Amino acid sequence: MLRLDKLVKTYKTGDQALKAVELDIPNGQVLALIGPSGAGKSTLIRCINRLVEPTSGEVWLGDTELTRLSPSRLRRERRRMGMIFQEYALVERLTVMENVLSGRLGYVGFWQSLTRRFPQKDVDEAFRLLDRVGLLHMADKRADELSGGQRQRVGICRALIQDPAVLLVDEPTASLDPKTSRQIMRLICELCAERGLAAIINIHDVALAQMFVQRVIGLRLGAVVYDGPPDGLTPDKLTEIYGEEDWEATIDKVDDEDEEAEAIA
Ligand SMILES: Nc1ncnc2c1ncn2[C@@H]1O[C@H](COP(=O)(O)OP(=O)(O)OP(=O)(O)O)[C@@H](O)[C@H]1O
Repeated sequence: MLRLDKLVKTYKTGDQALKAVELDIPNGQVLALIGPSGAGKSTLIRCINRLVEPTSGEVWLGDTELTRLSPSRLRRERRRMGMIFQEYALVERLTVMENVLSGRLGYVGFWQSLTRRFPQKDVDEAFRLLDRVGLLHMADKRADELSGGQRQRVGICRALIQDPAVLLVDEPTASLDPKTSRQIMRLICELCAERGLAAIINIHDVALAQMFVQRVIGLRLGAVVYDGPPDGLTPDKLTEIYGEEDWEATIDKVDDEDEEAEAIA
């Protein structure tokens, strides 16, 4: 349902960030996008909702070719793509509730958006989402009073209240400690499963990706060099994606986590 066809991005500087990337992501599939710094992960995510304009190629969301849309149609279609950011991108002086409701700004009229008056059904849904992520009791707190993990939960609610068809997630755990990172990844994956939502998660932590997703895409120098299940990421494959490194430690870490999880279960 999300399809990238020969997607190319060459920046004005001449940097070829994406080289004819082909990708099909069915409804409900959560995939991790991994690769070394500069591989093109952020560019790929941003070319999907055209925060970065692709140089050539096509992006399809269902039956709509996003790469052809006029600015006004694009604004409407962007509502179907929820985005979650590394630095949360909350408005610090607004409350948790106001930040969540800002995910509906694309749906309400101009005057409503200026006065931030939202329909009751939006407010009800915001409460439901905050309850789901364990933040109901914080609805009236200001965003700048929250921890990193709590902020990211608000960011997740803001993306979900858009009622998106796909989630674009850019390094959601890069600013969080390891335990909170696992909680946030688990939450994103559970919510996607509950809602049949597709997601692309740009993530640096390979072990974390392996713990939670069904499919991993490895990017190197703007090209897909791995597309498969997390357990297919052998040391050789990781070397192909990232270059030389001792990968046994990373893979062992995943095995340990699995055993730990089994022991708890
Ligand atoms: N605005 C820009 N102008 C010019 N070149 C850019 C721009 N943004 C990214 N690039 C280049 O495009 C390539 C891919 O960058 P991108 O940020 O997409 O990689 P990434 O995999 O997300 O890296 P990181 O993991 O470090 O965030 C790099 O060579 C980068 O220097």
